[in-house]
Amino acid sequence: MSSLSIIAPAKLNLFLHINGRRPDGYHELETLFVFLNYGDQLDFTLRTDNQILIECENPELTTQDNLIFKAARLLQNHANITQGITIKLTKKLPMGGGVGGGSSDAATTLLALNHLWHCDFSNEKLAELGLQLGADVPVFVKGFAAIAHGIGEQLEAVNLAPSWYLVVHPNVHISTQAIFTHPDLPRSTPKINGPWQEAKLYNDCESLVKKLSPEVEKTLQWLLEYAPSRMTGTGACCFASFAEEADANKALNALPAHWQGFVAQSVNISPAHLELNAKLNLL
Ligand SMILES: C[C@](O)(CO)[C@H](O)COP(=O)(O)OP(=O)(O)OC[C@H]1O[C@@H](n2ccc(N)nc2=O)[C@H](O)[C@@H]1O
Ligand SMILES: Nc1ncnc2c1ncn2[C@@H]1O[C@H](COP(=O)(O)OP(=O)(O)OP(=O)(O)O)[C@@H](O)[C@H]1O
Repeated sequence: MSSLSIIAPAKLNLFLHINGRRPDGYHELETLFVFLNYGDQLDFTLRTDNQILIECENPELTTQDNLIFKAARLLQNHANITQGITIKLTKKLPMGGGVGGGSSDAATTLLALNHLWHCDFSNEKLAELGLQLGADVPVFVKGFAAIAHGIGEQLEAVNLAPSWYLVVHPNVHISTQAIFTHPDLPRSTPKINGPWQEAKLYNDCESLVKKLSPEVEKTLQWLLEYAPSRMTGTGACCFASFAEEADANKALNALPAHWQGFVAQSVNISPAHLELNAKLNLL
């Protein structure tokens, strides 16, 4: 196999509780991750030299700062690989939107290159490597919907009924680091005691982000007219959940022109894993 095309799906944090702060600044949290069947597209082509090249319409994403580059370099060094790779990125996910685009791109890169370069590492090992790139990378590498503990890397699988989501990106960028370092962020939500389905669920970042960004507040107010809604991650994207695809699309069609949105279904298994398995079984 010399090439492979795989999706890098979005995630939503259906709730996000912050339980404390570690001495290194990272936060202890409890969050429910689910995947969406919508995401970036990554096309991998093997190279005979050892270069790692990224092609993308957005020149900002072709540099060595891209998590895709960092993931490929990490694996190449870790497994002493002499081959290189050209990766074409078709960016569909809003950047800095809380849907995990960069982390998902990194995870899909680790999963695809593990096969193309014949590294044969377990997903456990890839997740451990991925954690060096970001707290959200392990869940995309493991590929199952989960409640995360720790800084987001300890994963307990869950099985959720599928739902349709309208995800809206107000055209504002929220820095994850700015939220996690803000003095007003609530950091002392108690750990859930008992079944999570019976707990009061919310996103601890939401009220702070709404205060800092009135556009996020307006987005949530708008979505709440249609369905139960919440912010994902540290924002800025907000989502509303619908039982029927048609209702989600009806709301999307009414979306004010200055915001962007998409409709997608939630899934328990990452579409990246489903695509990879389907392609490998074909060969
Ligand atoms: C907010 C979430 O998206 C929820 O899924 C993640 O926890 C963030 O994951 P991520 O973007 O992969 O995070 P990283 O790239 O590792 O870190 C970005 C910034 O968020 C802070 N951060 C991240 C995760 C965490 N549990 N506590 C933190 O305080 C880090 O200190 C850093 O300043
Ligand atoms: N492949 C990538 N795609 C998008 N952003 C990237 C990528 N690699 C690095 N970045 C940088 O990471 C920043 C955050 O991007 P990302 O889209 O992952 O945020 P996010 O959706 O808020 O993620 P999370 O939910 O994990 O916090 C971007 O502003 C960009 O500078």
